This record gives sequence, C-alpha cells and structure tokens, in this order.
Amino acid sequence: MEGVDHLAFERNKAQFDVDAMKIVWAGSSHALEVSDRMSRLVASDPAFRKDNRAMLGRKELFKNTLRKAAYALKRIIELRLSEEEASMLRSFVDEPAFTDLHWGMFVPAIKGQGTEEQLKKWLPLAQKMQIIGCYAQTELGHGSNVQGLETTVTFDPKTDEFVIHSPTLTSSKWWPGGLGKISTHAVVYGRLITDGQDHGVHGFIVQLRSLDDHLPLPGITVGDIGMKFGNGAYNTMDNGVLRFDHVRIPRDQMLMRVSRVTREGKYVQSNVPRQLVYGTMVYVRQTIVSDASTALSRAVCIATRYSAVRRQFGATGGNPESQVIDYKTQQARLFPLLASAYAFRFVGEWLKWLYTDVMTRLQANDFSTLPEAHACTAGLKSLTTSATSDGIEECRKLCGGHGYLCSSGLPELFAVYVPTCTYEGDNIVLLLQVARHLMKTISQLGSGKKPVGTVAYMGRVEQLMESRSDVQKAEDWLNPSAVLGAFEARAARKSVACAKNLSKFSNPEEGFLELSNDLVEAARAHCQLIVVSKFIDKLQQDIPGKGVKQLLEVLCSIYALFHLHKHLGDFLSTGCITSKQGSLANDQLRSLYSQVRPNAIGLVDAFNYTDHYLSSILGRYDGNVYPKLYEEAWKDPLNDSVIPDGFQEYIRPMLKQQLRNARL
Ligand SMILES: CCCCCCCCCCCCC/C=C/C(=O)SCCNC(=O)CCNC(=O)[C@H](O)C(C)(C)COP(=O)(O)OP(=O)(O)OC[C@H]1O[C@@H](n2cnc3c(N)ncnc32)[C@H](O)[C@@H]1OP(=O)(O)O
Ligand SMILES: Cc1cc2nc3c(=O)[nH]c(=O)nc-3n(C[C@H](O)[C@H](O)[C@H](O)COP(=O)(O)OP(=O)(O)OC[C@H]3O[C@@H](n4cnc5c(N)ncnc54)[C@H](O)[C@@H]3O)c2cc1C
Repeated sequence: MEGVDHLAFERNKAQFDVDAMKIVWAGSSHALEVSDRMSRLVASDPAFRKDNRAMLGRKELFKNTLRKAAYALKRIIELRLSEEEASMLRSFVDEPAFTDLHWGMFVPAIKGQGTEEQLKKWLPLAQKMQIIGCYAQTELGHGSNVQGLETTVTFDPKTDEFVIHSPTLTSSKWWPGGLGKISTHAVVYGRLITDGQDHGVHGFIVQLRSLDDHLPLPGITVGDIGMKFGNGAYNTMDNGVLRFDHVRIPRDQMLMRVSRVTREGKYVQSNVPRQLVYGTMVYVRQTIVSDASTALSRAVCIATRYSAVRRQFGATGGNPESQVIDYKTQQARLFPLLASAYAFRFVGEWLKWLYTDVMTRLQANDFSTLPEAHACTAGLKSLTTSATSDGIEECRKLCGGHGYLCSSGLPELFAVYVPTCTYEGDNIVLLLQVARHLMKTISQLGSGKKPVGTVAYMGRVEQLMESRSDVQKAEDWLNPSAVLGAFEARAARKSVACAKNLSKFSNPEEGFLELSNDLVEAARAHCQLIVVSKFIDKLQQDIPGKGVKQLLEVLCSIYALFHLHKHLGDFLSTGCITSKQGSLANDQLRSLYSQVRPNAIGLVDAFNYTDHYLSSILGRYDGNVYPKLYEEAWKDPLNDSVIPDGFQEYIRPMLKQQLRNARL
C-alpha cells in the first residue's frame, strides 16, 4: 500500500528523541541541516537516479558517471553552493568517480606538500576544475612498500627539468583512480635522482593529457586497468595504468615543501620531516574512518528495518508470525553492528580533531604528534574498514535470501566498500605500523619519556600488569571504568608480551617478522581500546534530548562488551578478567539488547538517510517491502520478453533433440 507507514508501530515504540539523536549523529544542528538539504536535493533530481547501475555495461556505466559528475558541478555553480555543501552533495550522489581522487587526494597532496608559490599556481586551477587530477603512487610491482617504487625522476641541470621514466614493466603506475580515462594531471610519486644520487620517493605534478584534445602527451602511455569486483560498484571509476618514456617536466613541478632541488641541482631538505610526503595518506585514512560509520550505518539501517518487517515462525492463536528482529540471535548479530556504527562515528569525529590539531602544530613547526597521528589513522582505518566490510556482509545474511538481490542495496554496497580494506594501505600492513609504534613506546618507557595521547595508558604499565577487574555482578560492567580497566589491561599485556618476546631475538627486524601475528593482535587490541575510550569520552559531553544520552550509554556498553565477549580468549589468557566475569559480561549484553529492541528503528532513523541514498527496497523508510520487491522483479530486462533471447537458438533445438533421443 502506497503512502502507508508499515513501520509506524515500531516508530511509536521509541523511548528517545529521534530528532535530537539526528543532531548527535550529524555532529551539529548545522551539519544536519546541510546534509538533510543536500541529500533531498540529490534524491529529488532524476538526473541522479542510480537504481539501474547493476544493469549497465561498463562503457554505459562510465559515461553515466561522467554525466552525473558534470551535472553535479553545474548544479554546484548554479546554486552557488559552499565547499561544505558541494562536498556533501557529491557524497550523496553516491557513485565512486574521478572527482573523489581529484578532491580527496590530488588537491590535498598539493595543499600538504606544495610551497606557497605552488599553492598559488595550482590550487585555483584544480578548485575551478580547469584541470583534473589524480594520485599516482602505486605501481604494478609495488603498493605497500612505498620506498620500493621504481619510477625514476632524474634532474637534468642542462634544461632545468626533471625526466620521468618507467624503467621496467613493474614500475608502471597501476591502480590510481581517475587516471585511466579522465585526469589531465597527476601527482606522481617516484625516486628523485640528482647527480646520480637517489634521494628516495618524492611527489611531482605531471600533466598527462592535452587540455585541448585530451590526448596523452608525448612519452605517456595511459589507459584503464579493467573490470573490478562486482557489477556496477567500483567500475564507475577509471583506475588506470600509466607509463613514462623520458617525459620532461619543469623543475618547479616537484612538490617542494619537504625538500627541494635548486637550479644547480642541489638537493636541500627543509626542517619538515620526510614522512610529510606521506601526508595525503594520513588525511585520507582519517576521512575513511568517518566514511566507515556511514557505510556500516547504511547496511545496518537496511537490515534493521527489514528485520522489523520480516516475519518467520511463531504464529499462534491467529496472531501473525514473529518479527525476525525479536529473535535473540538476530539481535546479537545486528545490535553490535548498530553500536559499532555509532562508535565509529564518534571515533571518526575525534580523529578529525586529532588531524586538525596535528596540522595546526605542523604550521608552527611542531612535529611531535606526527607519529601518534600516523599510528591512529593507520590503526583506526584498518580496524573500522575491516569491521565495516564484515558488517555489511553480515547485514546481507541478516536479510536472508532477499539480501542477495541487488535491489536490497547490499551487494553493491559491499562491492564498493570492500576495497577500503586494501587501498590507502593494506589493513595488515597498517596494523604492523601501529605495532611498531607500540613497541617503540614500550622500549622508551625506561628512558623516562612519558607516553602521551592514545598510548598514555602505557605509562601505567606496571599497575596494568597487576590489575584485576573488580566486577562482581552483571551491572558492574555498565561502569565505564570497569570496561576501560579491562581493555587497557588487555592491550598493555598483549603489547608487553610481544616486547618481551621480541627482546629474545638478537636481530629485532627478524623478531618482528617472526612475531608479526602476535603484533597484529596487540595492535588490534590497542585500536579497540581507542574506540571504546573515545565513545566513553563522548558520553562525558552534554548531550541534550530525551533519552538520547541513556541510549548512547547502552550502545557504548554493547560495543565494549560485545568485543570483550568476542575476544574472551584474550581477556582470560592475559588474566585481566576471570571466566565468571566474562560470563557476567555476556549476561549484561542480553539485557542491553532488550533495551535497544524498542528503539532499534528510531536509532536507524536517526541516520536520516533518504530512500534514494539507501537505494534498497528492504530498507525503505515506509517498510513497504513485498509489493515493491514484486514490482522491481518485473523491471528486470530479462522480463522484457516472455521468451528470452537464446531460447530459440540453443534451448529449443536441445529440447527437440532430447525428445527425439527419448523416442528412439
Ligand atoms: C572533500 C573531498 C571528499 C572526497 C571523498 C574523500 C575520499 C578520498 C578518496 C578515496 C579513494 C581512495 C583511493 C585509494 C587511494 C590509494 O590507495 S593511494 C595509495 C596508498 N598507498 C598506501 O597506503 C601504501 C601503504 N604503505 C605506506 O604507507 C608506507 O610505505 C608504510 C608501510 C606505512 C611504511 O613503510 P616503511 O618502508 O616501513 O616506512 P618508511 O618509508 O621507511 O618510514 C618509516 C617511518 O615513517 C613513519 N611513517 C610511515 N608512514 C607515515 C605517515 N603516513 N605519516 C607519518 N609517519 C609515517 C613510520 O612510523 C616510521 O617512523 P620511525 O619508526 O620513527 O622511523
Ligand atoms: C579500488 C582501489 C583503488 C586504488 N586507488 C589508488 C589510487 O588512487 N592511487 C594509488 O596510488 N593507489 C591506489 N590503489 C592501490 C592501493 O593503495 C594498494 O593496492 C594498497 O596500498 C595495497 O598494496 P598492494 O596492492 O601492493 O598489496 P600487497 O602489499 O602486495 O599485499 C598483498 C598481501 O601481502 C601482505 N603483505 C604485504 N606486505 C606485508 C608485510 N610487510 N607484512 C605482512 N604482510 C604483508 C598484505 O597483507 C596482503 O595480504 C588502489 C587500490 C584499489 C584496490
């Protein structure tokens, strides 16, 4: 039935102010107002239709993406949208495109690594989209190991130019988004060579295609690397391959904030740490954490609404069957994901603050918090993207068979999302970076250097090695200090165990390789502690709205106790809690799930997603699932004709032949 809210009875159960929760989720009333306005603008414009993506061939799909990108820019200019509004509008268009790399990496790379003069020259061109850029770092043979890149950039003092060259097949740039077909420019990473000396990897602005006819410039071979996982999905992006044959660029196109090459060919390092060359990755990893909460909340919204609509078993006395959301097993799979979406939102907010703080300090030549920023962005990017990818897949299963239909929105969401576990740093490689930071922190404890920031708890390591949880009854686990104490003790003990084992190796690098599985686990425990502690910190703030804070406290406890239950082996083997305390945590979880149940629909409504953005029949706001699923099936091109193409050609003769054979 059109116009009827099939979930109204669920919405009436909510015990909290959903509108106030919308503000908490968005970050502020202003952010909510802007995102609400931009999402409705996109949803109401047929030019941004996206329900046919899975049916389109690659070329059609790609052309469609280009049309939308150009149209989005036209609307941004016509409506005189601010940078904030424009960025929101692009995100609600919800289609991976070259613009993501242009705005998300090319512009930040210039901003972060360019000199004042370079910013003046390149930023206006990029901001007005008079040039389109991408981020060309990864090569066919080298992605994670950035120091291993092979592209050479050799200074020629005779002409005051750099000569860029791809010396081997494996040095071909491979993967950069936007590179394949659209970018006119790229920030290219290669080994800087002056006077025969290799100075390692640096970034350079390189023009790839003519601004007149879009043809590749001399010496440049460029194209798309081919179809990727899933139909539609990330295939709207032209991930590319690029080779240079002694391509010349002016000297002033080296990004020179970190180091520069003089007219005479002298390599000069500034006082800025060389790791700033990696700064764009830190920036993007930070944005990926907030995006994880968006992707997970979308999947959770779909699975929650559908779980309230779907009924199986339990019809008694003429009553309808039970809503599947009432099954405890469904709740135990769904509600921790709901809690994770909120947890990632808040840790993402905090990470944005940390990043902004680091940037402010860098301006004042204070580089002290850079290692912390690197470890936090790397670790949280890894933790949240792995959990979100797994969470989207779990949401698909929570929707039973219908979750497997493209019209559920979940297959495409998964296919678009899952490469976040790999890009911007493979998730294991990034956790190993966190582990290095942890091991370094422990090794410096003896020197009197006080650990600060997210590793501050290591300063209490002796106490944490001895501490015992004082939880005696299930409700004690609702106390934030009980939860924090257990997570800190577990993280500290896992790191200390690694450090002790490492010290047994005469060659520390050999030890690091040998113990890498344990180190990854220690890093994960540390990152989970950060998420838990930032959720708890969030709850210290003044949060207005009836029942809002109380419900967030419930979600915070669910996030923490779910992970305590999931990693019980860790907590028990490190002796942080007893098995009795572990089972009390599980008892408490059950009670917390019951508290979420009446509020579940309200909690996903608070994400404020339009039906256009969700792109899911199962997750429709009005819950009118079955008639719409039925309608949608008939729209499939296979149902355009009663008898499909190929039947007369292949199946009819086969049937006839089989019938003939049977008669013989
Ligand atoms: C408004 C716009 C909105 C738009 C939407 C936004 C979305 C954005 C687009 C999203 C699409 C993204 C598409 C994907 C893009 C990409 O994937 S780009 C390529 C990304 N590549 C990687 O991430 C490579 C991963 N590898 C690395 O980062 C590094 O090489 C490494 C593994 C972390 C380190 O390798 P190693 O060789 O050991 O390191 P060294 O180079 O020797 O350095 C070691 C020291 O440097 C410290 N360090 C390392 N990285 C950083 C860093 N980023 N920042 C600061 N410091 C760093 C490290 O801790 C070591 O320090 P010390 O121990 O003190 O020596
Ligand atoms: C969709 C997508 C978009 C991308 N966009 C861009 C872009 O715009 N620009 C760009 O420059 N790049 C881009 N990339 C490339 C991306 O950054 C790399 O693929 C990523 O950094 C992983 O590197 P890799 O492919 O070399 O993986 P590998 O390092 O080869 O990983 C393979 C396996 O080896 C393991 N491994 C590697 N090193 C270690 C180690 N030291 N210890 C233990 N295990 C290890 C990994 O865990 C993994 O299991 C993109 C990639 C994808 C998939």
